[in-house]
Amino acid sequence: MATADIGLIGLAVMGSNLALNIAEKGYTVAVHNRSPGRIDEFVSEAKAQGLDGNTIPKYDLADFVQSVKAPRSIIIMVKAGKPVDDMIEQLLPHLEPGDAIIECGNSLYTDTQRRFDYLKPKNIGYLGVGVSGGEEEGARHGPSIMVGGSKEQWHNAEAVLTAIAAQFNGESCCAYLGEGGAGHFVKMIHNGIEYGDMQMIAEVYGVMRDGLGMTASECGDVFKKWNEGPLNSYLIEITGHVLHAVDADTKKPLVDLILDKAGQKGTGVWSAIVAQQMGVPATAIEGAVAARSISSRKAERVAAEGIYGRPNRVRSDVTLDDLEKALLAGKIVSYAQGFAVIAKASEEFGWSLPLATIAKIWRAGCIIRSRFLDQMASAYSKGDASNLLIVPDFVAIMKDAHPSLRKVVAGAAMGEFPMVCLSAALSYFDSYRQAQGTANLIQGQRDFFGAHGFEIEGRGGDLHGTWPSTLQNKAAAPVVEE
Ligand SMILES: NC(=O)C1=CN([C@@H]2O[C@H](COP(=O)(O)OP(=O)(O)OC[C@H]3O[C@@H](n4cnc5c(N)ncnc54)[C@H](OP(=O)(O)O)[C@@H]3O)[C@@H](O)[C@H]2O)C=CC1
Ligand SMILES: O=C(CO)[C@H](O)[C@H](O)COP(=O)(O)O
Repeated sequence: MATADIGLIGLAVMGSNLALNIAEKGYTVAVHNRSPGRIDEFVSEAKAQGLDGNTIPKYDLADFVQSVKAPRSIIIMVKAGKPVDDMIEQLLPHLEPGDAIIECGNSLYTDTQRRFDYLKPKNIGYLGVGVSGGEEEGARHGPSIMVGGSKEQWHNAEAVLTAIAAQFNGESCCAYLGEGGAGHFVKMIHNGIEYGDMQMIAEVYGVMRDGLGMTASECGDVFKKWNEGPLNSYLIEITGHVLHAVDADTKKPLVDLILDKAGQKGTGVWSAIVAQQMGVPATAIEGAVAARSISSRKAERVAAEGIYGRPNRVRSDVTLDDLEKALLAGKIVSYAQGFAVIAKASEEFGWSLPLATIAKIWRAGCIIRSRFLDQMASAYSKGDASNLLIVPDFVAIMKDAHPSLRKVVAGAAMGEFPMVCLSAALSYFDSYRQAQGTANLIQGQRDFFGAHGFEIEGRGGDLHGTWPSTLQNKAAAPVVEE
């Protein structure tokens, strides 16, 4: 007999915690996993947490589907990529028109759009849902949930998804954002912004450690203090904890033992590619992705240091106040870029993405949750904001903070500290806020070699220059060996 309010397949960390969260909110959840061992583990955990009464473990997929009330809402939380397609194919013979698959992994939004288009003619709803917040605090106790896809079937699952999401001032951090791949697009950019936040924090930590000569624990104290100010956020808070952690074997700061090679699973790269494809500069995300890639090339870096010598890290004259303000300014630029990418995608794909709602559902539950997002939500709620950098509240913060960002980036350049992300943010700001740039010269060059045309104010566009036809440098002069 069908008694479950919702079904969930995929009982690894995220799926099992989401299922427990659903059960705790009073809904009955049927669960299934490819390997039966994980179902056994889930059963024990649900029992230990006193939630077994609201869970229905099913070892057979057909039984699992039959145990969910129609029209069915079936969450799949498996590894992104081919496993999702495989799972859809396995589920299809058991589903009925009107049922919905709710895919909650970190899927590429174009895959989600493709799956949505594939299932629509079969009258099977498809929701591509971004879930952020990590396994324990997020999935188990309230993630931020970014929903996209079939609106009709969203209403069938709305009560459950709204109930399990994080709350901010009594508002659920779950919202329907748009058709097709909209939810996964927004989650992808969330992760891109997450990359930028993390990289900028790491760059500032580099100055503290190597420029100010601070120990890990001293750095941790600073992040703890910053978490009480305008930078208050989950990532600043956990940075403090990471820096204070001590290795049990050696009693040394754990962070000093961790290899400086960052992993990445793809969402940052996808964000940077999409931004470039849409012609929206997202230099902070691009910088953060590039910095992770450089970090992973440890052997090459070791060899290069052998050639150039150790960086001459002169003691920095930046203050901790400068570093705090630099982080704040970099963060504003990074969020301005991320939201500009979302705004452009909304226009390009006809999604009508609600920017204020997105800022609101990121205020709690997700990895980039912060006090700052509440300010952003208010700014976007007041109306159209084409770029956060020209929203009055943020203009005031930037005016106060950009001199510190400048000082930190300049000091980093002279002190031989890499600052891929913060310097990218500063350059973007300096490019964006200048009325007169230097692309006039690029247009002249383009017209010279390719007759691509240029514009002169008052004279219109597609104009051409009269350029010399004979050049000395027709070909690079050959190198003559003596
Ligand atoms: N971990 C995190 O903090 C976050 C993860 N996510 C995303 O959530 C999703 C789940 O993440 P996570 O819980 O870490 O689990 P994993 O990404 O490690 O995936 C493991 C799960 O996928 C199942 N699976 C793998 N291949 C197949 C297949 N071909 N057919 C059926 N099932 C398959 C596994 O089943 P089996 O037990 O049989 O191997 C297991 O249940 C991913 O897309 C991830 O990117 C999103 C936000 C945060
Ligand atoms: O989605 C997430 C958080 O929002 C996941 O934790 C994701 O794995 C983070 O990305 P990466 O592994 O590339 O750092």
